[in-house]
Amino acid sequence: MNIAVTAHDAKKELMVQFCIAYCGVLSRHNLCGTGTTAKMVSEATGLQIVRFLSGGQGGDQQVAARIACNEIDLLLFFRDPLTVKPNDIDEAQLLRLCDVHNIPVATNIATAEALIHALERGDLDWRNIVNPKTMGMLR
Ligand SMILES: O=C(CO)COP(=O)(O)O
Repeated sequence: MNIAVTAHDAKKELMVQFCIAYCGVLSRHNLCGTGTTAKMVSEATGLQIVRFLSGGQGGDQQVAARIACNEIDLLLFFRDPLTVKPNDIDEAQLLRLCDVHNIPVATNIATAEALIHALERGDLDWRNIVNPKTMGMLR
């Protein structure tokens, strides 16, 4: 599966801790993420992550473009709901596209935990049917 990770600044450390905790599961999948989040996660875990631009520089849109092509199977996007960000519109688009393509998305750690266990159990295997094509960069 192709998993994308991104997090607001206030939630980046939480994302790092989450990825450390589930490093074993994540290592069996293809990971990509926005610049700073991907860098922090890969440095802390040693996981290989395709690193896009920083979110504000267009990284959100790079992830969104892959979601638009139905090439992402799971999005982990830890949001800080208490701060207004300059790229809020890009982020709303990211979430909208997940709904367009029925892509499982977690915007907080509680949902992320549920989804990662679902991933392990095979509950998300249906994604291999709706997204059978390999993505050059990620698979
Ligand atoms: O902008 C982001 C979330 O929308 C995250 O981008 P970075 O991971 O580059 O900080």
